[in-house]
Amino acid sequence: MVAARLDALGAVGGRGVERGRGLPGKHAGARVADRRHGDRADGGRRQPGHTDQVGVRDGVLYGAVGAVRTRRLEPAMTRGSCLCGAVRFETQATFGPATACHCTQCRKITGSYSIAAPVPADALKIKGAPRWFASSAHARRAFCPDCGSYLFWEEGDGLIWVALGSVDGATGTHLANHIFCAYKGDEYDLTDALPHHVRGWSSPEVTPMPFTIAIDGPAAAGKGTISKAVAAHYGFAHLDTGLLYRAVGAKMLAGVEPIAAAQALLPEDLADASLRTPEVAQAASKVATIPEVRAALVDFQRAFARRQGGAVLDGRDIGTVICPDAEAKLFVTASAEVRAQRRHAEQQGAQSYDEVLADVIARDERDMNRAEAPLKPAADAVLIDTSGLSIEQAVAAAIAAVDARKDNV
Ligand SMILES: Nc1ncnc2c1ncn2[C@@H]1O[C@H](COP(=O)(O)OP(=O)(O)O)[C@@H](O)[C@H]1O
Ligand SMILES: Nc1ccn([C@H]2C[C@H](O)[C@@H](COP(=O)(O)OP(=O)(O)O)O2)c(=O)n1
Repeated sequence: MVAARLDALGAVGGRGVERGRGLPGKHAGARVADRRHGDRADGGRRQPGHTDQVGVRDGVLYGAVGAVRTRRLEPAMTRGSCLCGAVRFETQATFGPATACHCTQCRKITGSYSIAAPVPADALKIKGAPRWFASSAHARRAFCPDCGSYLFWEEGDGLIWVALGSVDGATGTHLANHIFCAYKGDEYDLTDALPHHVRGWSSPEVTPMPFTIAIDGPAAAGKGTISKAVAAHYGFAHLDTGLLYRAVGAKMLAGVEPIAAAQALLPEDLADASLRTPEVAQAASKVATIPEVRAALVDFQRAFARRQGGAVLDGRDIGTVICPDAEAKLFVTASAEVRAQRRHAEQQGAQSYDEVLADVIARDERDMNRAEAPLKPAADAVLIDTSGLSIEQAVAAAIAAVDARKDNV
C-alpha cells in the first residue's frame, strides 16, 4: 500500500524536493524526495538496467528516476520526542518535503500552525504511548498524554506526518509549501516565495498580485457575511471598514473629538466587542458624515486594499471612493424590513423590531444623503438583493460575480 501511495505521490525523485502541485488531499501531494542524501548519491549518473519501482523495504525508501535507475538511500537514524520525553520515535527513512499547514485544526493543536513532513508509517518506530485523537472523519493526530506535545498526523495511506519541531537535530528536509492559507491567523504574515495554497494541495494558490473586492451596501444587508465567506474562498484578507467608523463613533460617545479620534485610531481600537451596539452604530453613522473623519481613514483602507494576496473590503463607499479601480465590485442590499428582521434576530431582543427598523431607516437616510461619499452603487457594481436569498445563495451569487470579473482581469 505504501509503495502504491508513494507511487501515486510521484515519490522519490532525483531532483531533491519537488513541490507536488496539483495533487489531491489535505496533506497529500508531497513528493517524498531524498533531501538528506541529495541528488548526487550515485554521482548523478543514471545506471542502466535498474527498475523503476518505488517503495519501502526494511524501512528504507527506494526510488527511481524515470525507468532507468533505482537508488538505495543511505540509512541514517533520525530521532525525536515530545517535550517531556515520554514519547520517543526514530526512523531510518528520509523525510519528504515539509508542508506548513494553517488549517484550523493544526492551529488549535499546535497553538500556531504546523510544519510536518511524511515518512512511511512502517518506517517510524514509536516508543511510549502517544494518545491518538480522531481530528476528522479521515485523519487522526497523536500527542503526548503527559506534556501535550503534538507529534503525528496520519490518514491511513501508509504515511505518517511528523511534526518537525519534535525532531532532535537536523530533519534533512525543508519547507516546500503552505496549505490552508485561507484559514491562517491574522497575527502573522506569509512572506516567503513558496506556493501558498488557499486550501489543500490541489486548491489554487493565493493570488500573488493585489486583487480588490469592494462590497458596499446598507446596514444588515449581509455585506459582512458575504465578505467573510468570499475572503475565505479566495484566501484574501478582509477588512470591515464599518469598524473604523464604529471605533471613532465609540470614542466620540466617550467624549473624544471625532476628527482627533480618527487621526489617532489604532488597530487595537477595532477589537472592542462593544463596537457592535446600536448606540455605536448610530454614532458611527454620524461621525461618518464629517469629511475630515473620512479623510483620516482613507490611506489605511487603500493600503489594505492593495496588499499582496488580495483583499475584500466592505462598507459604504469602497467601490465609489476608496477603491474606484477595484477589480470586482458588489452592491449588496435587501429591503429595510428584511434587514431589520435580521438585525433584530441578531440582537436577541435588545431592541424591539420597530426600534430596529427605525434605526435602520435613520441610518439609511444619513448614509445615503450625506454630502461626502454617500452610500450608492458604483456604476460598475454587480447588484445582489439578498431579501429572498439564503446566506448560501447570497455567497454563491457573490462568488459567481467575482469569478466573472476574475476571468476578465
Ligand atoms: N442572506 C441572508 N439570509 C438570512 N440572514 C442573513 C443573510 N445574510 C446575512 N444574514 C444575517 O443578517 C445579519 C446581518 O448580516 P451582516 O452580514 O452582519 O450584514 P452587514 O454587514 O451588511 O451589516 C447577520 O445576523 C447575518 O447572519
Ligand atoms: N465605508 C464605510 C463604512 C461604514 N460607514 C458608516 C456608515 C454606517 O452606518 C456606520 C456603521 O457601518 P457598519 O458597516 O459597521 O454597519 P452595519 O454592520 O452595516 O450595520 O459606519 C461609512 O460611512 N463608510
